[in-house]
Amino acid sequence: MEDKTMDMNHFKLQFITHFTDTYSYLDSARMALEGGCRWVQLRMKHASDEETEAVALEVQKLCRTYGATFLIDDRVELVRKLKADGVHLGKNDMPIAEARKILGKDFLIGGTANTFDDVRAHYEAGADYIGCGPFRFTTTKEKLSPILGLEGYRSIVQQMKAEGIHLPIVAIGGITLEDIPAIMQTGVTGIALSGTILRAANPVEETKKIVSQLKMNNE
Ligand SMILES: Cc1ncc(COP(=O)(O)OP(=O)(O)O)c(N)n1
Ligand SMILES: Cc1ncsc1CCOP(=O)(O)O
Ligand SMILES: [Mg+2]
Repeated sequence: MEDKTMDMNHFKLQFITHFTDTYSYLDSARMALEGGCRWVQLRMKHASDEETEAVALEVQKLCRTYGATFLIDDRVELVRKLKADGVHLGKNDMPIAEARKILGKDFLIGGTANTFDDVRAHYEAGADYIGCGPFRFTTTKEKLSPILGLEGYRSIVQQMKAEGIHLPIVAIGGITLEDIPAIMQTGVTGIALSGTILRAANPVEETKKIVSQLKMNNE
């Protein structure tokens, strides 16, 4: 994450796409970008590689226009082929160390964690950031790990400090605008979300509110 840590806000909000009947993946990403988000993950869970590639090319183009970082969920080969900015990997995906061998050091690799042991393992494997959750129940992902709540983040952040592990931690799972101050106070670096933006009456305005809330928590 070397290049963009200069802008503290760039990696404070990751928007993750999700299938809806209302918006296409591309329109969802566009709304988040228009609202000021600069970190987008294309997550197309039940799509084929071919379908994902076609959408990814469009979302990547849009992200470049906005100077945003573009990640793809799960699909290491596609990330390599398209030269996306990075990939997000969970327990059932390619191991982070293997992905690092394929992608090299110039791609971002995020790893999912539910416990401090997960965080440490990803740190040792060379992850660039952690998606840590779920904060609370969400329907956006099936087969959720145990809910962390605020106490879960406090405990993980505290254990990271104790062991000198410095890695950005992004909270995820059922996060709303109102949750942001308390979540940021636990010491995490940022948040990732989907439903709060996609279910809002006005997703662009909702994103703007989230971005300003995160900026306030910076000051
Ligand atoms: C930022 C972020 N955090 C966690 C996840 C979940 O990844 P994973 O556990 O691999 O589950 P799927 O998203 O693949 O269903 C994520 N995608 N992004
Ligand atoms: C991908 C993922 N991993 C854990 S929760 C989640 C979904 C987050 O989406 P939402 O913000 O809609 O709960
Ligand atoms: Mg995954």
